[in-house]
Amino acid sequence: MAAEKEFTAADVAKHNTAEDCWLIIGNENTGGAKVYDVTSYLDDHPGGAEVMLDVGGKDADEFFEDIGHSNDAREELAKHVVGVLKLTEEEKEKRRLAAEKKSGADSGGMSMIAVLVAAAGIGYYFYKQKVDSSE
Ligand code: HEM
Repeated sequence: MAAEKEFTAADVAKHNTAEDCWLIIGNENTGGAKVYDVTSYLDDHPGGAEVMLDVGGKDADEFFEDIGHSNDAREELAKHVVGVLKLTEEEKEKRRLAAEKKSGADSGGMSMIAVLVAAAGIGYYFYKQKVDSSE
């Protein structure tokens, strides 16, 4: 198999028009950041050309994931790959830190749910005691 073509963020940044629109999508958890030429898909995108042009030439991974695109969307995405993103050491470190921060925020969300569940349980316990003692 031929080696995948590598592009730096600066290479991708040049492709940011409706006639030539590339995006970076992907991260460590989804098999790495890849480079996509979405020019031919702009007019077919159910979310519209505008949102893609806004992130043309840039890293659109977070936007793509936030929308919760379907498997169909992911299959379509795969058709447009032109290569992989070549990260500088500095960019690698930045991504690693961002990923760490994100997983930290997620577990923060989970412990918030645990606190709410516990509070509801304690509330119910006292409510029940009050009801029982007044019977
Ligand atoms: C090649 C890249 C992309 C492909 C193949 C793609 C494909 C699709 C598809 C098939 C849908 C319909 C819903 C679904 O099946 O999930 C959709 C919806 C949408 N996409 Fe994308 N998308 C891409 C990139 C993006 C990017 C980069 C953004 C945002 C910056 C975006 C924003 C949206 C939005 C907002 C919708 C919702 C439209 C609505 O429900 O009204 N998409 N996309």
